[in-house]
Amino acid sequence: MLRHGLQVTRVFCQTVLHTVSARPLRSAILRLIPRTALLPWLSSRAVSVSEWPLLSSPPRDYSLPNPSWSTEMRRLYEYYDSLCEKEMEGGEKKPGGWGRLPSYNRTLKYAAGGKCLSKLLKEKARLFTRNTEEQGAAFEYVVFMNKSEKRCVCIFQAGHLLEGPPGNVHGGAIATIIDTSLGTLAGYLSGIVMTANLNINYCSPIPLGSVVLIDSVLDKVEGRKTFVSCQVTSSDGSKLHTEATGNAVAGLPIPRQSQHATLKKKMSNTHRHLKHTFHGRLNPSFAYFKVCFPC
Ligand SMILES: CCCCCCCC(=O)SCCNC(=O)CCNC(=O)[C@H](O)C(C)(C)COP(=O)(O)OP(=O)(O)OC[C@H]1O[C@@H](n2cnc3c(N)ncnc32)[C@H](O)[C@@H]1OP(=O)(O)O
Repeated sequence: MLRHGLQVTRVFCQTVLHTVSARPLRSAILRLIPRTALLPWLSSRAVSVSEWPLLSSPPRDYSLPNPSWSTEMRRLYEYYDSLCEKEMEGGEKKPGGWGRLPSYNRTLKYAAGGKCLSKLLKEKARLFTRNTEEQGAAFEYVVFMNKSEKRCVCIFQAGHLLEGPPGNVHGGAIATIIDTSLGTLAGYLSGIVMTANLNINYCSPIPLGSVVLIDSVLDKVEGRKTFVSCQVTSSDGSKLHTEATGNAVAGLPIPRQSQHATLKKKMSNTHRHLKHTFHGRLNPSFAYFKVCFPC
């Protein structure tokens, strides 16, 4: 019993000192210890409550530059980043029209699609395009959204795990990044969407390791349907690699009246959750862009 107690104390101290990197262990401990129980400890060290995330490892924003990014990828990132709306001194906003969308590897706790998944599966579920920690191995990308132009640009660097024909990117991987870009745009504009239809013309192969631009625009909205299209070009825009059109249907298949109320409650809980936690652990997919990233 005493040994167990000492172990718990040791692990707890390690957690507070941020030396434990295993998130499941930390979250298990944090579930055991009520937050309020730690407040005196925090205040005695002049740590404000706003610094609470100190107890949990910061989430990784996969859309930020990392050492695997090529010079071209960084150049394009910096170009679009310079067009983004930024807070200037005095609280004024530098107008730009663009905003970078952060990207995390976990989906929302309340995503309706997850309701039939086991708890274990939910814990382990990872966004397909962000499911490797090895930087530069698969999908390296960042999406910049332009709300007023109803357009987004995805800068994509294809890693060595995406090979299809020798030396070139697999068609399925191209379809994935296109679906991500079009789905992101449609979701940003229309709320929760599911891709219903995707047509792709592969015009020229994309060399592995190269950087391409996926420029997506809104074509039209018809009721629940959001029609979007994109062109995948070389980073200087001179070569067309792929073009695609897509139709995303907004909303989930219409819920029955009773399910509707539950869904609404879950959604508002999610919004509250996003406001009161640092939202990094949640994947900003679908309608939640608007809550997380008012860019
Ligand atoms: C950050 C990461 C972003 C990632 C984005 C990733 C996006 C994805 O990959 S989504 C996953 C792949 N997609 C799917 O699994 C979707 C599977 N399909 C479905 O769930 C349903 O068919 C769904 C939701 C699309 C439509 O179902 P439902 O809500 O019942 O709509 P339904 O009433 O049949 O049709 C609505 C409208 O869409 C049209 N529609 C439905 N399916 C299609 C289709 N396949 N092609 C064209 N139009 C269609 C219908 O004709 C109808 O049009 P209208 O209103 O003019 O009559």
